[in-house]
Amino acid sequence: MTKDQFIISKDAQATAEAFGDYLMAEAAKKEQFHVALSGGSTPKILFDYLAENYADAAQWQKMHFYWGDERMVPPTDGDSNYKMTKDRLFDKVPVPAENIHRILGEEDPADEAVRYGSLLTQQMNVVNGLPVFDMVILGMGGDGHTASIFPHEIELLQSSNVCDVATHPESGQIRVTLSGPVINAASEVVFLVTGSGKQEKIDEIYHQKGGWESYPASFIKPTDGKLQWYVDEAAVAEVFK
Ligand SMILES: O=C(O)[C@H](O)[C@@H](O)[C@H](O)[C@H](O)COP(=O)(O)O
Repeated sequence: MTKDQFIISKDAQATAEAFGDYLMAEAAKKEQFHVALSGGSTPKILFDYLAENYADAAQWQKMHFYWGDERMVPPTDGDSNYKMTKDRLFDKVPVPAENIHRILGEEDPADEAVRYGSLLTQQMNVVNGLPVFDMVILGMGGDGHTASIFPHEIELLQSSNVCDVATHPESGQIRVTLSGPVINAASEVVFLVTGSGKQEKIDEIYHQKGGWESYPASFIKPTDGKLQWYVDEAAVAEVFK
């Protein structure tokens, strides 16, 4: 990893705007654009920016939306990554319903992991048995997890599946997640990470020190694709000193 892979903005809003503009510019270049979204709280500011500033963009017609992971709860549940995205973005921009491919949180997790994996291989190009996303957007948890690949299940980085069932280490909440190989097969992976709470982990990952080898985010290295980190100054305060 090198410093030029980091796009650093002054705060979370500026980071969301910089990445939002990049995302829409990349989508404009393709006939179809297959993108996996992250969940949690960080993307909310991105979705608000896109809804406000790209409401009538032509790109929505050709963007296909997936998730890097989902909490296995109904789509109406406050924990649902799909619900968060629908509320903040899809209810405000003209994405065709058929372009939204949610993980069915209300279904049996093991069955859904298989179904979703099969859907992905039908929807996009497949190389060495892996669906190739145009872009996978990831967050990073305070423990160095990404998507729903947590430190205690770090073996999912080498899974032979397209999607796996995962378990949140504290809450025990069941998740479905893209596997490590699928993430690393993407044409581009972008981490969207802001706030001083993530700084220590980014520092350890970048400098390969401390507990970096136990952080799943350390091992996101696209095989042939591009990797960028869209961060704010607080998230990298001590990293490049
Ligand atoms: O379903 C999820 O929770 C996410 O996909 C998860 O991987 C998230 O990106 C990180 O936990 C960071 O979450 P925050 O953005 O809330 O810090």
